[in-house]
Amino acid sequence: MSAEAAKIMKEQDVAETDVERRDWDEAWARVKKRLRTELGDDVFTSWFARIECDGVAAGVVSLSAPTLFLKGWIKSHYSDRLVALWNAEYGDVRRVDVVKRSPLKFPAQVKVVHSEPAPVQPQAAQEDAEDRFAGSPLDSRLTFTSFCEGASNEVAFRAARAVATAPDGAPPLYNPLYIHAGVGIGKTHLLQAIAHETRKMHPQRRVMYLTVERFTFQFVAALRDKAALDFKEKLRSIDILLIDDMQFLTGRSVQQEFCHMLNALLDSSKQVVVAADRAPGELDGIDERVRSRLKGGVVVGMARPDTAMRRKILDLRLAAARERDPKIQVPDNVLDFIARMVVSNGRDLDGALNRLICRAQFSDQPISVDACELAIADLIGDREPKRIRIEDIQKIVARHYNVSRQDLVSARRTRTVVRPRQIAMYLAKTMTPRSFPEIGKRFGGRDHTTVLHAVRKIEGLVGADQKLSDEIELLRRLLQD
Ligand SMILES: Nc1ncnc2c1ncn2[C@@H]1O[C@H](COP(=O)(O)OP(=O)(O)OP(=O)(O)O)[C@@H](O)[C@H]1O
Repeated sequence: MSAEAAKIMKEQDVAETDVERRDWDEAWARVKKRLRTELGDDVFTSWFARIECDGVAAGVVSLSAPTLFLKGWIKSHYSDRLVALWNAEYGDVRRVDVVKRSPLKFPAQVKVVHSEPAPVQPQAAQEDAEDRFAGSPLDSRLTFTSFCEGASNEVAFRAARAVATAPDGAPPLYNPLYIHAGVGIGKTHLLQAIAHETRKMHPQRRVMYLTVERFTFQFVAALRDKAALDFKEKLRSIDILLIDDMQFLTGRSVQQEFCHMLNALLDSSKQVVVAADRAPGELDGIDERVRSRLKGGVVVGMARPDTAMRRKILDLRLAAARERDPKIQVPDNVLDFIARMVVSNGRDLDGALNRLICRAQFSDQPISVDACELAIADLIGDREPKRIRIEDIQKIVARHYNVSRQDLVSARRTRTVVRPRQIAMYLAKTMTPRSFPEIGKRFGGRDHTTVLHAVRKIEGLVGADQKLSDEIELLRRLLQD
């Protein structure tokens, strides 16, 4: 190859590289814009403002973060979303890698534009400028208004409210307030609701929401940067400290520091609220002094929400979604179905509803119970088929149609009773091994031909009436629950 040809090819390579770089740069700008819209300004700024894109090669996007904490957080919380957004904005992306940026590493654009590296602030100085001892980010949706109160959480809910609305100058009533519950039951929601409410009611109070993970990171970073005193001072100046995920507190020196901080705050009548997935006595590997200080406050547990409360949570979430997009529709029987079947926790409920909302946005057809079951199959979990009794059928059908069980077995022939009775007979025939005469006997001693007629009637209607078919499907599932 002539020197001239080699020169032209090299220039082309450089030009192509520049074009590629511009492409992924622009894609990254679009991905960030979408993230900002999805997450809101606060959350976006906390996590993504300092993330940079270093390039895309062979389907792998390389991002860099200024700290190990940010790197870990982005990887564990946003990997899947980033891959999806990059695919939408750029295409053919298999993976998004996040590495910790070296303090001397320059953003890609700087490398291209300057032949001499421009001076960069040391990492510690950059972080100082952004208050590196700030708390964990708050989600503006997690307020008391969006939290459902019920028998399983009312003590925790009321105590949390009392903390947020306590009058100025009054000594804390519950200190520390320790809230414990299983995964996804609403601990983080309550802690963040306290933070939002306090900021609204008492803007002068310094309130900080801090996960134990972030506490640990900040403590270790402060030691490394010889800023441990600043760190302690910052935490001790807080009026209300909300600590989440207490069960993750590990390491002797971190626990010691935590214990000093806890003592200092409690001794000066500052409010501390702690959340964990277990009671203080069950926190393994936690310094006995920390444990006993936590036990000495007010300990409240929250249990799983019951079906009615799960339904209430779904209603709240749907109402919020419909405020953003009034076209979204999820039929009542589908919401009933989710409330009955997704029993694990609030997070799975949210997940189930989000999937349906996403479908509802792209389809004009209201979703059926069947389609819903398919969409959320992984959230339902496996169940053994249950042995169904005719009494159970009568109970569930009566409740669903708002008649009494007595009505179903009575001689009454009003329309409001006849159709539910026929449905109950149909379910008895298709869901139990009972014969027509046996079913007739359980329905007030009716003749077997009456049962036969009812079963045929419903069979005929189900094919033509989608609403009835959905109702029957729902009843079946309620019975199998
Ligand atoms: N009672 C409730 N009312 C409204 N939403 C709820 C309720 N309980 C849980 N949620 C919702 O369920 C989801 C999970 O709740 P949250 O993150 O607070 O759980 P958690 O107990 O902190 O779980 P983890 O132990 O995994 O951190 C959130 O979206 C939350 O809003």
